Amino acid sequence: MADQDTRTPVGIEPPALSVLRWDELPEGPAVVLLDQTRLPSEEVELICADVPALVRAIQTLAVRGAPLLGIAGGYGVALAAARGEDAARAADLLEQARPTAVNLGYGARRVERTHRAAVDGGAPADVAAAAALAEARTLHRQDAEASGRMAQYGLELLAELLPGAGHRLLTHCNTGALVSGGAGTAFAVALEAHRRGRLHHLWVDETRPLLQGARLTAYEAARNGMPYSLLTDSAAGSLFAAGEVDAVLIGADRIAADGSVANKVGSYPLAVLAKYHHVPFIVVAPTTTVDPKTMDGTSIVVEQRSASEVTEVTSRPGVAAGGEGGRTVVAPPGTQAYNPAFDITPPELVTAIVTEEGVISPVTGVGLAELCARSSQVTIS
Ligand SMILES: CSC[C@H]1O[C@H](OP(=O)(O)O)[C@H](O)[C@@H]1O
Repeated sequence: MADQDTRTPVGIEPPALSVLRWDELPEGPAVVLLDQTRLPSEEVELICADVPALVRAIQTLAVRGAPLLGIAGGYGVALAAARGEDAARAADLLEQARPTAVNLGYGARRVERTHRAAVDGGAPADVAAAAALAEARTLHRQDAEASGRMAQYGLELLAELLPGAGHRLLTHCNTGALVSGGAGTAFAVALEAHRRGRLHHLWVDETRPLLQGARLTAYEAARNGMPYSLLTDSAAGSLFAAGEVDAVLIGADRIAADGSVANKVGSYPLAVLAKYHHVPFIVVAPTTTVDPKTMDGTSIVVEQRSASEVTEVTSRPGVAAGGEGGRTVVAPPGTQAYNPAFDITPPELVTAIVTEEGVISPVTGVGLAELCARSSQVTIS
């Protein structure tokens, strides 16, 4: 893929990506993933035939992105149930695989509750397992529907906030079909703008250290024939200073009750730049990413990842040190590294939060609670 031009001609819809699916294989049921550690050079499927394999896939970011982690968590519990294993234990293992994206635990717990209700109601094991799988499929479908609605709400918001018809949008990390049951979250808004002839340019932050932007967002933008440029994270400031950014669109991994937003590390600096340069900073996330039990940003657990992800560069970021894929050490042996996977943006730096239930702006806890009250999937306590 490295030397192929993967851009799809304008107006041509690319084939849908099979990012995650349930499959009944001859050797038994499995969760089948598009292995995101191998993109963009290889489109390889990873078969997870049991929960430990799925946990490893989550920890190495073969499957990643908050909404998709929720879907994977749901199918993971259904997989345990189909294998006659302890569904509650499976939900624990899946939720503990990565701590920051609330969706992972949400999806796993939601399917586990369905399974437990069936069992408590006297259903035989196969019927309870079927109920769990049906709930995972419902979660998957609801996320796809949420993605479409967020794209519409987000595009309407851009029309309200930005003059003119050609938007120059900056995005961070990857928030497209690779994190969703549908076209994604923030990226889905940019894609809809493109499809409506309203995307002048998409600025894609490479997103060190795992390069979700360079490897995954550029891959999705090319597949969709979008006008885009890749930039190093440290170049974003000069782009704002040059007046080349009309709005920032990012996803989220957990939104606290006060509107604080946990997202890929590097999001907070973009929020500060956006504030300074009077550019809208827009968060796009389904209501399943809102966590009413987390009161504010100080209560969000930020995943700390290994030093090797910073001290080495590799063709397969996220895979544990010593794994496959060429690895080049770029720091002296024994170098320690600070490697938080996420950072926290306070609500006062967020222009708006776009969800499938609508938009809140300015961002307040009350507005968030009212938005989530419309959702069948989140209960604000
Ligand atoms: C809209 S969810 C995408 C979200 O997930 C990414 O994190 P990771 O790649 O570590 O799973 C990043 O925070 C994105 O904004």
